[in-house]
Amino acid sequence: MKVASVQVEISDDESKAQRMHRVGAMLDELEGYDLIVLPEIWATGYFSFDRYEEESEPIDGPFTETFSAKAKALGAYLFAGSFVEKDGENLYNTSVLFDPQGHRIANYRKIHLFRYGSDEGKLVTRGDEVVVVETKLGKVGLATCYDLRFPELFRKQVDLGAELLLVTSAWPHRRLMHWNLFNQVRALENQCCLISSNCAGMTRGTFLGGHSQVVDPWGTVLASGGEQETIVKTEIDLKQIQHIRETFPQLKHRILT
Ligand SMILES: O=C(O)CCC(=O)C(=O)O
Repeated sequence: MKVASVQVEISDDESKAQRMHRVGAMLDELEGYDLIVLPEIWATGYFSFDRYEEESEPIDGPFTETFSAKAKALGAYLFAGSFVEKDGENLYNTSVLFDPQGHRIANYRKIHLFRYGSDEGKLVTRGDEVVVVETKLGKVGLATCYDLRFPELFRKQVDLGAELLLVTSAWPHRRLMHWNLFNQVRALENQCCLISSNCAGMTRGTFLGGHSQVVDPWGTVLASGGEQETIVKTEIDLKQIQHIRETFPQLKHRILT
């Protein structure tokens, strides 16, 4: 199964429309891929909190329409990352997954909002639903950035059957070591494949970490981006998950469930 993680550079001189257009063109080179993953609030820019209200959209707005059409055109599962969703009076950090026919098959509202040097906790309402969705590729769990620090979220996803963990992020470079560790450990401890997409570039005084990655259920990093905008491409074998779970049945040996 061919997978790609699109590591988008965020700069302050690019508008949402420009970035959506540019990233749309990057996706056009991914014909033949089965699953494509994008980062967190990449169109507005995660750290552009002053733009959240004005650039927020309903769940069936232009952002999801654009990437539903893109998934259909590519014939791929597309985890379009997150955007600022408006529902009533509330804003959410909402990520969306489309199937190869362009249907939105899941949306996940970030549960653990980031409050350290970030206005997210003041502006955004937290989600309250753990999301795992059945796909032709396997059962997929969705998570967003700071969620990576909370192992219980991923364990709940595994309890719901997750085999493939998708993580959309805007993780700063200054905590890159944590990012790298969490990517490997969440895959390893849950015996899942994990695909993350992080933003790159310098925005609002924060240098974003890049290093989007694909990690197998043994904890091996199969592919990783560097610090620049790039597309991380590799292949994964979901049969390996069942094999590892059967031959090294750590998940069956849990006592404190
Ligand atoms: O946990 C971290 O260090 C970064 C989290 C973050 O940037 C986010 O949740 O957007």
